[in-house]
Amino acid sequence: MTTFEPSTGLVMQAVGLTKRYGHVVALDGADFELAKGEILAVVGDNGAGKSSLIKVLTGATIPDSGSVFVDGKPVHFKNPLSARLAGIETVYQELAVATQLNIAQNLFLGRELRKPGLRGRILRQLDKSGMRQQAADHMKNLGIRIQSINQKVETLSGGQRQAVAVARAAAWGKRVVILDEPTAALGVRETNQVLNLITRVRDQGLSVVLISHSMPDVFQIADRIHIHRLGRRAVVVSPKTTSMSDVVAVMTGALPPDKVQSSLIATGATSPASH
Ligand SMILES: Nc1ncnc2c1ncn2[C@@H]1O[C@H](COP(=O)(O)OP(=O)(O)OP(=O)(O)O)[C@@H](O)[C@H]1O
Repeated sequence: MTTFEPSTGLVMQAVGLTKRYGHVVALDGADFELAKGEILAVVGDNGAGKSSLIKVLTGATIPDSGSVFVDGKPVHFKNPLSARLAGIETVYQELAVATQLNIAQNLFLGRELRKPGLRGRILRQLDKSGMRQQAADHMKNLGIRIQSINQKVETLSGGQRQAVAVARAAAWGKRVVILDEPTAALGVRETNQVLNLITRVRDQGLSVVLISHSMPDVFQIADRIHIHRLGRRAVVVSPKTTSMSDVVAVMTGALPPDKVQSSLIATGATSPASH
C-alpha cells in the first residue's frame, strides 16, 4: 500500500472520490486539483457528476471513499459550515441573496458585525455603519458599480444580484470561491460583467471553480478546464492549447482524453490503492 503525498502547491486537491446513490455511481474515483489564483472551469455532460464533485468539495455530501486536501493537509468536511471555515465559499445556482435586504446586509448576512465594547457584546447591537463602510469598500475594490450600498437587492437586475452573491463569497472565502452556473440566467451584457468580476476575484489571489455549460464563458476566462465524464476527471486542459470543439468531443466521449494535451499540475493522482 502506498501513501499518497498531496501536492503542496495546490490550494485544493481530491483523490479517488467515490459516491454511490443505490445503483447509480455519481463519482467513480474522481480526482481534482485547484491551483492558487486560478480560474478552473469544471465542464461535463448532464449527469457526468459535476454537482456530486462540488458537493463533496463544499461539505454538502460526504463521499463513500477518497480524500480531500486543502493546502496539502487532509480535511474531512462534515457539513458546508466546516468547508466555509476552511475558506471555501460557494454560490449555488439558486441565488442565496435575500431580496428584502439591502446590499450591505446581504454581504454580512449571518456574519453581522457587532458594535465594539458592551453595546455589542451584551446588548448585541449591530455595527451598521461599520458594515456599510466595509461593504462599500469591498464592492469598490471589486469594481462593482452600484448606486448605493443601502439599495434593496430586489431593486437590482439579475446580473447585479449575481454580482452581490459573488462579492459576498469573495469577501468570506479566504481560499476558494465555487460558482455554480453563475451566468445561466443572464443576458450577454450582464454575463460579461459577471465574467469580468470573476477575473477580478481571481486577480485578488483567490482560486475560483467555475461550473458551466457555456463554452464561450469557459474559454473567455478559464485558466484551465477540468473535463468530467462518467463520474471522474477525464483530463484537465488549457484553453490556450485545446480547442472548444475538442473539449466538447472529450466531454461526450467522441475523443479519447489522451488525444488532447494535459495541463495537470500534480501527476499520478489517480485513486491510489491506499484510499
Ligand atoms: N441525491 C441523489 N440521489 C440519486 N442519484 C443522484 C443524486 N445526486 C446525483 N445523482 C445521480 O448521480 C449522477 C451524477 O449527477 P450530478 O448531478 O452530479 O451530475 P452533473 O454533472 O452535475 O449533471 P447536470 O449537469 O445535469 O447538473 C446522475 O446519474 C444523477 O442522477
